[in-house]
Amino acid sequence: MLGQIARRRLGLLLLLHGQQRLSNGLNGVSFNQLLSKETHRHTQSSFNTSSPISTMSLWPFSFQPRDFSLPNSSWSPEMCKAYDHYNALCDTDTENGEEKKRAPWKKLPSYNRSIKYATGGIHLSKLIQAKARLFTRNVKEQGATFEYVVFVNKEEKSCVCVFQAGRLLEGAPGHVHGGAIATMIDTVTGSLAGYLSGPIMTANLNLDYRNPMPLGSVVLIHSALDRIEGRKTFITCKVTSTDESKLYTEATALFVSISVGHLFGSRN
Ligand SMILES: CCCCCCCCCCCC(=O)SCCNC(=O)CCNC(=O)[C@H](O)C(C)(C)COP(=O)(O)OP(=O)(O)OC[C@H]1O[C@@H](n2cnc3c(N)ncnc32)[C@H](O)[C@@H]1OP(=O)(O)O
Repeated sequence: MLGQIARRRLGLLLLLHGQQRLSNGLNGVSFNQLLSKETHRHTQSSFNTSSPISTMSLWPFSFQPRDFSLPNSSWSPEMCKAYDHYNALCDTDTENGEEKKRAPWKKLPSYNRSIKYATGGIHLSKLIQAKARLFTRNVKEQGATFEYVVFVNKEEKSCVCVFQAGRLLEGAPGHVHGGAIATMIDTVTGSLAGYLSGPIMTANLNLDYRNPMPLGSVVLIHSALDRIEGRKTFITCKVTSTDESKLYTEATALFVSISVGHLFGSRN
């Protein structure tokens, strides 16, 4: 079975690269435009060609995955403002004299299943944990837990996540649970490491909580590549208020590149 899987070249690398590919067609669109499109999309069939995601020409399956990092009605004005700010920086082709210039920013889409939407991944999904869902996307009620969107800067090898912490993430009364913050840091630094290095797993995560984060806060999670040494990708991270005046958490993370077989108990 493993041999079959390997031959089919299924893997998380494709997953993450697939995420990049799918992020086309969403850039330069404001929050209100997107919310309007998103609302419209949910009133249509899953084959609706007016969806922003329908611009994916290379998508091999007939169904469309839902991107959970698009604006929804639970997003606060602060969340919408931060989203619009970074979305406006994304890589629409802009005229620059006679040349077209690509911006370095790209929005990563976010699905609630990690393997299913990889190229060919539907087969993997049937083989393992058909009911599995990505931890940060497994609560249906919008705004209750993790609302977030990740923007990658390809040139700077960094990313920014806009994160709104919902009411079900309480730890200390009125404040966000440290585990929820760690989850988001793992997710964001892991997304960047995967974007840069392909299939990875978290080997080490160090956190310093500097200030309590009020429940309902909108924060920025800034991550940047520190260095790559062989299979090891080192990422730094800071969580701040949206105006960056307040520091909530600092972190460093180490990700180790893996083969797909690693997820099936094989080290090769
Ligand atoms: C996706 C959906 C989309 C959405 C995006 C969502 C992204 C979410 C990302 C979340 C990812 C996770 O949470 S993953 C879940 C949590 N992580 C895990 O469960 C990982 C469990 N650990 C392992 O499987 C393994 O220990 C590995 C893969 C980390 C490493 O094992 P290995 O492949 O055998 O490699 P190994 O030889 O041990 O180590 C390779 C090099 O790394 C170093 N190294 C290894 N571990 C450590 C460590 N803890 N601290 C320091 N250094 C370490 C070694 O010294 C060595 O350095 P040198 O000698 O070469 O110098």
